[in-house]
Amino acid sequence: MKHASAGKYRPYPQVDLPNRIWPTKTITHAPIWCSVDLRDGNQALITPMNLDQKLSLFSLLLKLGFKNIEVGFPSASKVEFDFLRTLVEQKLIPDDVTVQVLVQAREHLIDKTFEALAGVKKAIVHLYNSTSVAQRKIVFGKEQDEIIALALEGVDMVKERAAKHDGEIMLEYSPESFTGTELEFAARICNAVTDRWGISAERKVVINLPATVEMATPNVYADQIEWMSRHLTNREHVLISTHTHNDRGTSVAATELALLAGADRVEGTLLSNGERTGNVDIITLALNMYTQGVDPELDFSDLETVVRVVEECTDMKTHERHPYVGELVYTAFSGSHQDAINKGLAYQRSKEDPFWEVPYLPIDPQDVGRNYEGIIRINSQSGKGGVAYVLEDKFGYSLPKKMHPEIGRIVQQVTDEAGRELTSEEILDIFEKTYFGEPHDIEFVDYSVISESAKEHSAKCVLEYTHNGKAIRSEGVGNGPIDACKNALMVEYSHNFKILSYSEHSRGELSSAEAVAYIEIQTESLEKFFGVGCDNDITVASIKAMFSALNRAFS
Ligand SMILES: CC(=O)SCCNC(=O)CCNC(=O)[C@H](O)C(C)(C)COP(=O)(O)OP(=O)(O)OC[C@H]1O[C@@H](n2cnc3c(N)ncnc32)[C@H](O)[C@@H]1OP(=O)(O)O
Ligand SMILES: CC(C)C(=O)C(=O)O
Ligand SMILES: [Mg+2]
Repeated sequence: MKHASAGKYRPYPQVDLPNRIWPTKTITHAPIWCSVDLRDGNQALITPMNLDQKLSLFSLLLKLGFKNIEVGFPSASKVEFDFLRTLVEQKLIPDDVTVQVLVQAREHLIDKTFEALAGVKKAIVHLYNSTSVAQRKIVFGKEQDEIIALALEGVDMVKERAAKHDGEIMLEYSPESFTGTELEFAARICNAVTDRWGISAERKVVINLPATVEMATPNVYADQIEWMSRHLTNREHVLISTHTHNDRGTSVAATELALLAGADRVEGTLLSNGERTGNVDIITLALNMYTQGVDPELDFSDLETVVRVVEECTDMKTHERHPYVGELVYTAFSGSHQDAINKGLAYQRSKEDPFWEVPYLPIDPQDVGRNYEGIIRINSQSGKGGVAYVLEDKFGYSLPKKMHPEIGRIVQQVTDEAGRELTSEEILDIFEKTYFGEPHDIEFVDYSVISESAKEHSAKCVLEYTHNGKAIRSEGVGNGPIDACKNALMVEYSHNFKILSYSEHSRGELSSAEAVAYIEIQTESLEKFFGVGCDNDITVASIKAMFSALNRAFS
C-alpha cells in the first residue's frame, strides 16, 4: 500500500470538548429503538424485498417489541408505497406502534409520502438532506445557508401536509452525513428545523445524527453527540437519535458511547443489514445491555427464528461468528476453553445464586433460545476435558477425572490423523472400541456369590470366564465381590496386576438404568490402564471393567 502520509487521507479532527462527561456514565436503561430494516436495510439489498417479505419482516419486528419502525421510503417505488398501504388497509399497525417513513426535501416526494400515509394514526415523517462539507460542495453545489433553506423548505412542506393529515405526525430530521459535517453547522441547521417546525413539549422532534459513513473512532462520535446535546435549543423536547453505519467496524461501540453521551434513541437493523458494511446491529446492542443486567425491552429469546426470518427476507447469510447469533459463537474447540466451560457449567448448576459465571460464555445460550448442545466440539485443538464433556453430556458416561488424560490422548491421536472435527458419535465410537472392542483375550461369562459376610467384610465367589478360548471356572475369596473375583481370576491367570482405582455410576432413565463401572489397573511394569464395564448388575459391570482393563493391558 502507498504510505498513508502521502496526503490522500487525513486524520479526523478531534472534538473540542474538554469537559466531556460521557466517559463517567453507564447505560442504565434501554433507548427508544427504531428498526430501519425495511428502509435502510432494504435499500442496500441486491434484490429489494417484495411485499410478502416486507410483511414477514414487519411482523417479526412487532413480535420483538419494536415501537418505532421505519417502514420504507414510500415515494421511491411502487412496492414501498404499496407496502404502507397494505399495512393501513389490512390494519396491521398496532396502536402502540409508530411507523416511520423517509423522504427527501422535494415536493413531489413529500406529496406521495402523505398519500401513502392516509389513515395512519401515528407516524414519524423522517426528512433528510445531506449537510456534509463534501456533499454540499460536490453533490448539491450549495453554501451552508442554501442547504438550510432546502431543509426549511422541506419542513414547511411536511408541516403543511401534516396539518391536514388525520392523525399524529412527528417530525424527524436528519442532517444526513452528519459525521462529515462541521458541528456548528449541524447544530445551526437542526435548530433552524426544530424552530420552524414549532418544537414544544407537545411537539417533540427527533433529531437523528447519523454516522452515514463511520469516519472516526467511537469516542469521537460520543463527543459529537454530547456536543450536539449541549448545543441543541429546546434540548428537553428533542429526542436525539443515533444512526450508525459500520464502515470502520465499530458501529456498536459508537452507539453505546453515544448512549453514554445522552442519545435517547437508536436506529439500526437486525443482524446489521444496511448500506455497505451495514447499519448497527440492534441484536448485539440489546444483548450487550441484557448481559449487564439492563432490560433491553426487546425480546430476543428466540434468535433462531429471528435469523431465519431475516435471512429469508434479505437473502443474506449470517456469519458463523456474528455476536450472539452465529452458529459457532457458543462453541469451544480449544482444550482450555472446554475445560473451563465444563467446570463452569457444573458450578453454575450446583449453586443457588443465579449470577451467570461460566467462563468464556458471556451469556447463557438458553436465554436466547440456543442450547448447550454443540458448546463443546472436538478437533485437534481440543483437550481431555472436552472429550469427557461430550461423553457425559451426550452419552451419559461420567468418566472419573483420573481417566480423562487416557481418553484425551486416544481421541487426540485420531483428530491429529483426521485433521478435522470429530462428531459426538465418532467420539463415542472411539470410546466403545477402546474399552469394549476387540481383542477379547479374556472374556467374562458368569459369576455367583457363594457366601458373603458383611461382618467379616468377606465374600466368596465362583467366576466363569474364557481365556484365549479356554473355559475356566475358579473360586476366590476377598474383602468384597470384586476382590473375590480378582482372586478367583488369579488362580489361573498369569498376568500380575493391582487395582488402583474404582468408580461407578448409573446411566440412563431410572427404570432402565444400567450400571457403569471404571477400574484402573497397574501392571508389574507400572503401566496403568483403565477399563469400563456396563451391566444391569453393578458387580458384573465391575468385573467387566476389570476384564476390559486386562484386555487393554495384556492382549
Ligand atoms: C444515507 C441514506 O440512506 S439516504 C436514503 C437514500 N435512499 C434512497 O435513495 C432509496 C430510494 N431512493 C430512490 O428511489 C430515488 O433516489 C428517489 C425516488 C428518492 C429519487 O429519484 P430521482 O429523483 O429519480 O433520482 P435521484 O435520487 O438521483 O435524484 C437526485 C437529485 O435529488 C437531490 N437530492 C438528493 N437528496 C435530496 C434531499 N434529501 N433533499 C432534496 N434533494 C435531494 C440531488 O441533489 C439530485 O438533484 P439534481 O437532480 O438537481 O442533481
Ligand atoms: C437517511 C439517513 C438517516 C441515513 O440512512 C444515513 O444517514 O445513513
Ligand atoms: Mg443509513
